[in-house]
Amino acid sequence: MTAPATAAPAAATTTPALEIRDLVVRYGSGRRARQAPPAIDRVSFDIAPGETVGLVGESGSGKSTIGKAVLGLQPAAGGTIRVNGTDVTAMSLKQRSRQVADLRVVFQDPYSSLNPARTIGQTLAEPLRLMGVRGPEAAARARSGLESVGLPGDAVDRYPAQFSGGQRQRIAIARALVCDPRVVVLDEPVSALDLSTQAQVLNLLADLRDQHGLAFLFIAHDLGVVRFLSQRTVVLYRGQVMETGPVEAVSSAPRHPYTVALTAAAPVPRPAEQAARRAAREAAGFGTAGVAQPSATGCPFVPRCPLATDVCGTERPALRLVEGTEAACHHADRVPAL
Ligand SMILES: Nc1ncnc2c1ncn2[C@@H]1O[C@H](COP(=O)(O)OP(=O)(O)OP(=O)(O)O)[C@@H](O)[C@H]1O
Repeated sequence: MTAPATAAPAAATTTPALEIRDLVVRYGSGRRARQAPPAIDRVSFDIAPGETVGLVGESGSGKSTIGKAVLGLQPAAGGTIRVNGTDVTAMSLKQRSRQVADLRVVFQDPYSSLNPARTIGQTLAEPLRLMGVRGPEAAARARSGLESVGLPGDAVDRYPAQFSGGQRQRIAIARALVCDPRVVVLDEPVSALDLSTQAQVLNLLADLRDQHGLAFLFIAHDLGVVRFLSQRTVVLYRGQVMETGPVEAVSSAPRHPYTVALTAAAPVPRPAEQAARRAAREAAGFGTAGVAQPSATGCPFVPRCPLATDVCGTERPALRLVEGTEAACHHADRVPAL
């Protein structure tokens, strides 16, 4: 897969399309839930207009939880979320969808995300209705939304069952874009599609982003897919950011042992490269699935972390490599040499 032309991210002074600061998310309630490590633990990053940030990490690292918190599906226990400068942290899902038409989502499964009993026109009209757009204007916007994703406008009269998986995902993208949002959360939007359809949908997303200056929070398992669409990557592990940076740098020359392991765990078709990656993964102290193995000394989650010995050994990794900083450690107060 070759990388598409990417939109130039806006200058650093522009208000971020999405700004996440020190986000904390917990599941459950009561004392036990409060004492457990949060699912998301002080995560911060921005997405500029026209930029795609890929959120990667192994299963359970917290990618979807960040998406849910941004959308208002899961409340934040701490920190702030701003969309186009508006603080949405305390807004309910309903408030968010009414007041922040700027924010939309495309889910993984185009088979379950579209209501089979509704025509495509009704499906596209729903978010417009919440914004107060009805009648002929809503109908015209639904048709042009379908055309913008390469489907005929008269598809408005048909039902989801009459479309293939790739076409359904195009409809889901049209539904997200019909309100003219600034930020779109893409939660594994191509992982349910076959390879050639994946490429078509990724190309479509890249074109739409570049035409409309959209900001994408792109949640994905597949690092190749992330590389294709994203300008920057945020690497998550156990709810914390391990490393951030330009996608090429993080993919080709990862600095954090966890990113090395995650990259090395991705399957490649060339046996020699696969073997080299396996060696790198093992040298970094990780197991076959890219998951850290507990080690007898130092941090159990980042076994080769140079900061870990003697000072860490706790439940969370010690070394965090975040853009703009050298080495930040959440145990910094306990590491005099930092
Ligand atoms: N509804 C829930 N109730 C309790 N815990 C949850 C719930 N949803 C997720 N979690 C926990 O929160 C953590 C992060 O889960 P999340 O689904 O965000 O990870 P993920 O990186 O998106 O994983 P995957 O790639 O498998 O979808 C995990 O420990 C998970 O068990």
